[in-house]
Amino acid sequence: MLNKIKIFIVKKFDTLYYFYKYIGNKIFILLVFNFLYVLMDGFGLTMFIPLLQIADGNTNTEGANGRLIEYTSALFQFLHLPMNIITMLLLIMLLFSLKALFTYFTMAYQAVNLETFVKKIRVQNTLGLSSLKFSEFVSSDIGRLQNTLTGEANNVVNACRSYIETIKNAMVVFVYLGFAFFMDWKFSLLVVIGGVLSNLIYRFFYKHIENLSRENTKYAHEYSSLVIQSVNNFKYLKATQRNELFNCRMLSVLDLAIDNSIRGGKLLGLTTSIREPIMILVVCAVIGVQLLVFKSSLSAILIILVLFYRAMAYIMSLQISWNTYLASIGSMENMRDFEKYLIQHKEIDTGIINVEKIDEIQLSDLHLSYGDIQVIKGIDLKIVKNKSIAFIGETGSGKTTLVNIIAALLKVDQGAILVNSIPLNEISLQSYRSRIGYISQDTTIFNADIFDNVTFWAERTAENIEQFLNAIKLSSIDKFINGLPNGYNEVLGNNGLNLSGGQKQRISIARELYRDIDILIMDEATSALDSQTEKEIKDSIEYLQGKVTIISIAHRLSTVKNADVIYLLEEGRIVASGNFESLKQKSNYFKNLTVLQGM
Ligand SMILES: Nc1ncnc2c1ncn2[C@@H]1O[C@H](COP(=O)(O)OP(=O)(O)OP(=O)(O)O)[C@@H](O)[C@H]1O
Repeated sequence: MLNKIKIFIVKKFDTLYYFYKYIGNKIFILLVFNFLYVLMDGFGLTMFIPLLQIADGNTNTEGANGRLIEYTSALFQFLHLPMNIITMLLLIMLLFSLKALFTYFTMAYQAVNLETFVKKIRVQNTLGLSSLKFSEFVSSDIGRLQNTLTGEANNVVNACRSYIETIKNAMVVFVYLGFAFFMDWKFSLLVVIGGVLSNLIYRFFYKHIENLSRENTKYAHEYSSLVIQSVNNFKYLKATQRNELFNCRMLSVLDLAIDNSIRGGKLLGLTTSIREPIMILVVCAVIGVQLLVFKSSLSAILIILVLFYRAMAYIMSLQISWNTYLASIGSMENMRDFEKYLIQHKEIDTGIINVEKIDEIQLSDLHLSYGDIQVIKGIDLKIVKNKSIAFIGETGSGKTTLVNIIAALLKVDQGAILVNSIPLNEISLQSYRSRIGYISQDTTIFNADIFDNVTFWAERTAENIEQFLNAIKLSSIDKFINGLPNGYNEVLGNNGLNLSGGQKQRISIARELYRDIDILIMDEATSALDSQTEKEIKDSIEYLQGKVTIISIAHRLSTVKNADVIYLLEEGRIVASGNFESLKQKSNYFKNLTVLQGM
């Protein structure tokens, strides 16, 4: 039984618990402020009854109003104050001034806490995303990631605001019920009946609003994904005039999203507009019951009706705030799922040993599958400090996968990886990766100037500038940069669209050379280069040879001609290895490749 109650509470209040996890006890302080504000409101308004009675000279202590006079005079006696019109007016003013004070505190405290809440969500998601496993990231929905990290966080905070508002409204109703109970139990019963009836009507809308909200979030993800794709593939879409077709796709999702929002808006309009007629209906019914069934006089029930009207108004506000909360429920569910997803697929850094330098990496019998497809099938090799190795092989032979394993982005299913004779899983991934430079197939350019792109926003001290100049010289991009109107202060907007493929790659190389690294991984680093630039890069790599360990994947053979060992991969296996000349002897495939590339 106890367990059942516990499950019930957790289930019913799991949303409150979710907000509590972020806001902590402050959420209860907020609710207490709200309660005080509500209390002052109810108290202040109720005080009008004895005031009117005193003004009227009617101090009859019979019935509900009489009881209230009794309690109020007891209060005045306790305060050692005379009970007259002036003191009553002062008390009412004091109560409403306190209400104003609590209103301010509630709103200010809420603003501070909700902003902190949104910040916490954003920080947690950003950190969660950077700790997401690479293998999970590559198959994730980019639109969902982007939308959840940006717009959805605000929706969740709005949901929290509506949730608190709902609790506040529930408190008001509760307080009014309390006052009503003291004054007239019939009155409190009528309030309850009014509330239940209006709830029955509103329940009908709740399900629709919830579903619309879920769909809204889904469309927002889809739209976000299409926007990202249109930005990333801008050049292709423009050059091929496919942007019209793609825009149609975006528009169709946008239309669905807008349709959905309009339906939501109409429903909200409907629930808001029927609020008053329902209230008036219930109030009229209550007047009818009081006058015709209980035979009360209108003057006797007038003030009760004022209280009743107010209580009903808050019951309606409760429905509206709950509706508004439900309108964000899709975002709430999405955020909670996303948080679980980030935790479930968090990369666990089990290693505790920090590597200061990577001297040697030994791979033994590595195997890796993507689902049922085996991509790496028993790889053995040794990477020795300051040597250069290169992987070549047909497309899909597993070169990038193997390099990603070496960069500790992917975990193998079987086999051992030893770094300086220590198992990789005992080494802190952070320390390992900070020793690695990676130049991927799709070069990485940030929306910043060249200096920041290369140095990763380092301070512009004389020492850093010198290191920067050295890096751009080594990657043969110095002449290009010096020729720009703003030199290295030139901003590279839009993922470097204003740069050539070769220039982007050389900036990427400079970025890695600027860092203090032991291993430089180059995934097809020379694929986008013209012959002149290719030669320059080849010279840079040759310059780097013997200074850092180079692991490259190349389709052009010129850059790997001087590699210490070239590994030829075929369907996830190393089928031949050796230096350029010896591999020519060992492999016909390689020999043909050299002929094709005129080497
Ligand atoms: N995340 C993934 N999920 C499923 N299969 C994948 C994934 N990444 C790669 N593959 C598959 O694994 C195989 C090896 O891919 P990989 O990218 O390592 O090849 P590659 O030799 O680098 O090819 P290329 O020269 O074309 O870049 C391919 O058949 C590819 O389709």
